[in-house]
Amino acid sequence: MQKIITATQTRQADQFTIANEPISSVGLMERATKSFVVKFMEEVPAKNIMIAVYCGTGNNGGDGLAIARLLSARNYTNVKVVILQHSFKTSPEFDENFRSVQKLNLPVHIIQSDDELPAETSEIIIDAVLGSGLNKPLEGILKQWIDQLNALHKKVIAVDIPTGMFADEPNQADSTKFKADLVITFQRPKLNFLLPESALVMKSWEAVDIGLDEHFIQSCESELALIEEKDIRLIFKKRENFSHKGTFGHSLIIAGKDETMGAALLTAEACLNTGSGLTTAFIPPSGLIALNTRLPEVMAGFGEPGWQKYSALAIGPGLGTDDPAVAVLKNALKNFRGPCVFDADALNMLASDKSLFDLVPEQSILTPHVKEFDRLFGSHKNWNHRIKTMQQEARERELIIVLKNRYTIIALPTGMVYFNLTGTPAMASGGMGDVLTGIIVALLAQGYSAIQAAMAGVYLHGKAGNELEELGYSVIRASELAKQVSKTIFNFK
Ligand SMILES: NC(=O)C1=CN([C@@H]2O[C@H](COP(=O)(O)OP(=O)(O)OC[C@H]3O[C@@H](n4cnc5c(N)ncnc54)[C@H](O)[C@@H]3O)[C@@H](O)[C@H]2O)[C@@H](O)CC1
Ligand SMILES: Nc1ncnc2c1ncn2[C@@H]1O[C@H](COP(=O)(O)OP(=O)(O)O)[C@@H](O)[C@H]1O
Ligand SMILES: [K+]
Repeated sequence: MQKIITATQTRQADQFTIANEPISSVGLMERATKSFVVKFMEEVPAKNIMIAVYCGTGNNGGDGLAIARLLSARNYTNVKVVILQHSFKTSPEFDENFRSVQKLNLPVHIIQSDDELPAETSEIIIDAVLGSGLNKPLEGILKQWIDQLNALHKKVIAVDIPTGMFADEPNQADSTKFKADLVITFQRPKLNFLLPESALVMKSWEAVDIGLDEHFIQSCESELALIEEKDIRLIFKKRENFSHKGTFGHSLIIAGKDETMGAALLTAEACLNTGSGLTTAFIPPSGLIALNTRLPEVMAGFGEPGWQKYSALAIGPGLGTDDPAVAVLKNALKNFRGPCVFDADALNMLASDKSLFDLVPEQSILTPHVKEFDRLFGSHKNWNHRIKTMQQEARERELIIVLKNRYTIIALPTGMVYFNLTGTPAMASGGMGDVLTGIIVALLAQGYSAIQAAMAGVYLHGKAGNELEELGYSVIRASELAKQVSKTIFNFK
């Protein structure tokens, strides 16, 4: 688990590192920019390409100057520096790097507030204008310059954070930000990189280690963290020699109606492949042939389930929200006493009847996508706001809320909020959420706690997608992912 820290905490980590290591502030800048350059060289190996490094006059600008010098030392032959001198205040680290750059044979253009931007012929722009020191949205000449640069549609690689983007506070959708193809960021992704609104500003990001004090970072007060593979490895237990189907629990899936039987099949298939000992799917009779043909290992159930037989319940995929579906949900809420995952239409029914929502047992897992989330908890003005809501609801109701997206967010009853980084846009296809539900219920049935099942389930789901993508899938069918998950678990151990 890696804590996500704010821009202010990053500055404190910076200060702590300088105070506790034999390194100066400019030395830390050198270390950071060296890490930047290593990643940059992987992205842009051609050394004769024309590169313009746009620098401000604070430490982000200081980074830019150091990067220009380091690239030149690594034989990039067409590097120039453009300093946007929107303010006359310079940081000492900027000044020191400016002196170093002046000793080299690098073209340096200094643009004053009343100057026009010169024509730009470089293919690559490095954005080192403003970093995490941003204190208000861009305005005036700086905004004009960045608007002009955006209009050039060059390939832009940003240092630490795109100019004009706040790291942790909500960003105004219409404020000017320097659009980046890639952000090479220091130590940790910023919170806002993980939220969908960032797509308006940046296409991708990579975090590089700059050697800030990790003990200090992990001791920072933050309720936000990234899930790491090693956290999930700790959760998984090996299947023991004398284990049998009874060892791995019995999953109950209540899903599907005539038109959406596929949802039940996908949930059940993922559940099987995640290692549930037994799986029973309560489906409408019209789905029986499909179930028996496609998934002979799964048992079908009709009528009233013998609730005590089951170790875990998943309810909702493709279930519909008509009166019989509501009756089924009420019945499950009344009778089932084990761990539960509520997904899809079960969430929609909980949203339309808050008295039902109040019956959801503590430690249950809810897996909404954003629309289902807003139906449950009301509309939200931005994703920062949604995080606050899920944190509060998870705490008050003692639930595990899994808000699905590119970086799925998991809020725990403890108030902690985790971001999962596995997964790929190749997974953006129908039925993918049903598969996640199947994975999670299988983990619950095997005796993993609700927190473990949600975290490991979300991680595995995304990891299976990454593995398939590496095998050459540009788009992944949900059924393909449901098959892959067994291999993902194998690869994982
Ligand atoms: N751990 C760290 O914190 C490290 C930070 N470094 C770099 O330092 C950067 C932060 O540097 P600074 O704190 O000097 O800040 P910036 O370089 O982001 O900004 C410089 C100054 O611009 C002014 N400013 C802010 N918003 C403005 C706006 N909208 N319009 C006009 N002026 C504005 C502020 O007075 C600010 O101090 C990071 O993004 C990173 O690139 C690295 O050099 C090394 C390690
Ligand atoms: N761009 C993406 N990157 C990573 N994962 C994605 C992306 N788009 C969708 N997914 C994943 O696919 C699943 C979609 O769930 P959901 O919207 O409920 O689908 P469905 O209702 O079709 O089953 C979620 O787990 C989500 O995280
Ligand atoms: K920047």
